[in-house]
Amino acid sequence: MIKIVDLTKTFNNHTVLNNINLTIKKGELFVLIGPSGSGKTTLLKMINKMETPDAGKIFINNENISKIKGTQLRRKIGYVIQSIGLLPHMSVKDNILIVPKLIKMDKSMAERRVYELLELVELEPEQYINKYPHQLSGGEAQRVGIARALAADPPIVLMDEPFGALDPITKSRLQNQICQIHKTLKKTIVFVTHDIDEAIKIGQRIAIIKDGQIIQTDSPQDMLSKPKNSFIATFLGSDRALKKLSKLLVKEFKKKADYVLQDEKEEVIQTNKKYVWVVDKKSILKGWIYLSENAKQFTEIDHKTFALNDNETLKDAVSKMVAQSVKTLPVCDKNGKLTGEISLTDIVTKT
Ligand SMILES: Nc1ncnc2c1ncn2[C@@H]1O[C@H](COP(=O)(O)OP(=O)(O)OP(=O)(O)O)[C@@H](O)[C@H]1O
Repeated sequence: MIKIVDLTKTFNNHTVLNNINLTIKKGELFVLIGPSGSGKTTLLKMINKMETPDAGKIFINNENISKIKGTQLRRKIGYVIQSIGLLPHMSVKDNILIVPKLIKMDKSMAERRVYELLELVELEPEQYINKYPHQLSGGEAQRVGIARALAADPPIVLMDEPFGALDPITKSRLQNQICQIHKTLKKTIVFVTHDIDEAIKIGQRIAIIKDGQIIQTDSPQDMLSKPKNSFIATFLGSDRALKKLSKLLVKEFKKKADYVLQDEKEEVIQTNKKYVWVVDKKSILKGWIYLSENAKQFTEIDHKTFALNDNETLKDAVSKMVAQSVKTLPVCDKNGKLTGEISLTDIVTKT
C-alpha cells in the first residue's frame, strides 16, 4: 500500500535519508525505530508530503504522491504526534471535527462519529465532549489526538512518538488500545518510536533505521532471533532472548497436563513423573502432588495466583516460575479449570 523507492533527503548538506526502499503492506502496523536524529520523523513527514524528497518516489496504492496535492493527501492520512497538537481554544468535540468539517462530512454523521471515536479510545463521550484540552490529562489528550486522527476514517494513520511523554502505565494502556484499534479498524499504521520495547510490543514488522539508512526490516520475532549485525543486536538489548519470549503466548506452547481427581489423590501411583496436578470434579485446579521415590506430598494451590492463563506470554511464564521457584506451571482458564501445563524445558528448547 505504501511503497517508498530510492528516497533521499538532504538538509544543509547533511543527508538525512539515504536511498530508502520500503514497502508497508495494507493494514499493517509498521514501526520505524532508530536513534535520535536517524531520520524517522523526516521519513514519516514525506509520506504525507509535509516534506518533499530530493530524490525518489512514494506510492500510495500505486499512485505517485508527487501527483497529489499535499492538502488533499493529508485529509486521507491521520497524523498523531507526541505534542498532540490539540487546538487549545476548541472543545474535544470541535478538535475531533476539524477534518470531518474540512471534507464536508454530513453533520449528523460527523457528530455520531465523535461519539463512536471517543468510545473507541475509551473516553466516556458525555463526560469529555465539551472539555477543553487544558482540562485533560496527558493520556486523555493523547487519546483525543488519536480520535481526531481517525475522524475522517483515513486508511492510513501516521503516529510520531505518540506516547513518548506518558508515564509507563498510561503508555502501556494506550499501546494496548492502539493494537485493539488496529485490529478493529484494520488501518495501515506507521508508528515512529525510539522505544524498542514499544516497537516489539505493538509492531507487526519493524524497520530499524540508522543515519538515514534502513539496517533491518523484519517481524519482531525474526529480528530478535536473527539480528543482522552487532548494531541491531545492541539496539535490541542484551535481554533480547527475554524480549522474544514476550511475543510468544502460553496458549501456543502449553501441552497436555497429567492430573488426578481430588477424591482419588490417595490412589496416585508412582510414575516416571515427579508431580501430578490435582483437580476437583469440575476440573478446577486444587493443587499438586509431589512424587518422590518414597513419598507423596500434596500441596494445595490457588489457581488465581499460581497458574498461567492462555494469553500470558512466555516471559510472564518464566517470571512466574522464578518467583515461585518451580520449573513447570499449570495453565488454567478464567474459572480455574486446568487446560494444560508449560515447563521451563519446553520454553528453552522450543523457542
Ligand atoms: N527542517 C529541517 N531543517 C534542517 N534540518 C532538519 C530539518 N528536519 C530535520 N532535520 C535534521 O534531520 C535529522 C533527522 O531528523 P528527524 O527529526 O527525522 O530524526 P528522528 O529520527 O525523528 O529523531 P528523534 O527521534 O530525535 O525525533 C536531524 O539531524 C535533524 O536535525
